[in-house]
Amino acid sequence: MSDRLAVEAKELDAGDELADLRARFVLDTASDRADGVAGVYLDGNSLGALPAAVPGRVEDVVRRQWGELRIRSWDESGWWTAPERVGDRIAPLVGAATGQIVVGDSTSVNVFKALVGAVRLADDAGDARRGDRGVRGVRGVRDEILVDATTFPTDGYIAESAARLTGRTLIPVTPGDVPAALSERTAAVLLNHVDYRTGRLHDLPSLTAAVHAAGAIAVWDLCHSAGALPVGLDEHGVDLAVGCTYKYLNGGPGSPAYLYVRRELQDRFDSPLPGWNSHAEPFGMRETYEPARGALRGRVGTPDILSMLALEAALDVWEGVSIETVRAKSLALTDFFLECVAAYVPEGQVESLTPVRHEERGSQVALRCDHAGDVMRRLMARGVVGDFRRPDVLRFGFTPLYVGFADVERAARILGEELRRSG
Ligand SMILES: Cc1ncc(COP(=O)(O)O)c(C=O)c1O
Ligand SMILES: Nc1c(O)cccc1C(=O)C[C@H](N)C(=O)O
Repeated sequence: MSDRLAVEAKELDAGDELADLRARFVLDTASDRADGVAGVYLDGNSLGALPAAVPGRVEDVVRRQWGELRIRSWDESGWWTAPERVGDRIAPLVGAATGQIVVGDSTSVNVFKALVGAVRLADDAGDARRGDRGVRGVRGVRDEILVDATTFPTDGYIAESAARLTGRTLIPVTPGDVPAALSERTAAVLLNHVDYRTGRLHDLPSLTAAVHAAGAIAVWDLCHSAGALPVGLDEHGVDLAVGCTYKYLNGGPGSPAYLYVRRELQDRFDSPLPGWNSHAEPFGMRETYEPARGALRGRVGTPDILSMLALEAALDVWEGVSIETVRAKSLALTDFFLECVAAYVPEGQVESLTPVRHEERGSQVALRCDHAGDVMRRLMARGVVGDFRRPDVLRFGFTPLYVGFADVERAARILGEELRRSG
């Protein structure tokens, strides 16, 4: 072990203003493990840890709100308005003013709503530009959708279907090549803020500006950035955005995703899934659909209340926490991890796929490594939990709310030991 790095980790932990937040989570301690060494959880970029307040809240929701109040809870316990209320709790974390985010459904479903909605907005704008003389639905104007070619697969699958349904051609493009691929034919662009595999952070402000300069609609997937770094949705004029809540927002397995529709676009947002929950008068039981105003236009059917209220409780951990401080710690953690890996791992055994430049780095480090699946199994057996992405990537996610610098040093040291053993 390098004493220098272990000492440095101690000093960094002592100066960490977020260190106390770890107590807001349920995590392994040394006594939970047979080897007497506390585990290191570096998989919050897949499933965030459990906030300590969640079990009690869920118990109350189940026993009292459901068990005793039953149907009255839709009003008395605020169930009916939860999608917008919880959306407003997420809003400051992604730089959105209130009233623009609705929570519900999976990320995949929200990608569908956002992308088809984006193409319809582009159609609409085209009609307006032609003074409404254009024939709606005639192709040849904005007939292309660009999608991140390196995307997490679900976004690509949904984009392909959205393109087929709207009669557009889907063009996969790596994010850096988007400006060159944009044209007057582009209707909408779907991009990931942080790449799920490499941890690369894409330049949301400049890419959004380029999409707008081409007259197209920008849709961002924030799964791997929300809760880890500032997003600035309003500031950068993002049109639509989606994200999951089970990674850096710690909402729990299958917690509902969210949809952001910029305020100026809400009246024109035409959801492809216009369920009764987004009706202007849901209990009017009308034969014809009339969309509600505002963010709740993105709702579909009955919200998944148990998961949503678990998420609401999970968001309490953000009380008094600034996303800028989280970002600063995230970069310090990933810098320190890369430094420890360089010191502990024999030369040439791993190659970082994660950019070195802070402006291009999310909150994870991805290391290419031979036999990565086997290596990750051995790390997990020693209490270091990251994940393996085929064919050869070790992923380590750093959640600043509960990961410390000593964790980082230990994870890198154990990785070095295991690779030395196999190398
Ligand atoms: C970028 C990205 N989009 C979407 C998803 C998943 O979507 P869903 O919540 O529908 O499973 C993930 C991870 O699961 C992801 O990393
Ligand atoms: N959503 C997941 C799931 O239901 C099971 C296992 C993993 C996930 C994930 O979130 C994977 C994650 N999006 C990734 O970046 O790989």
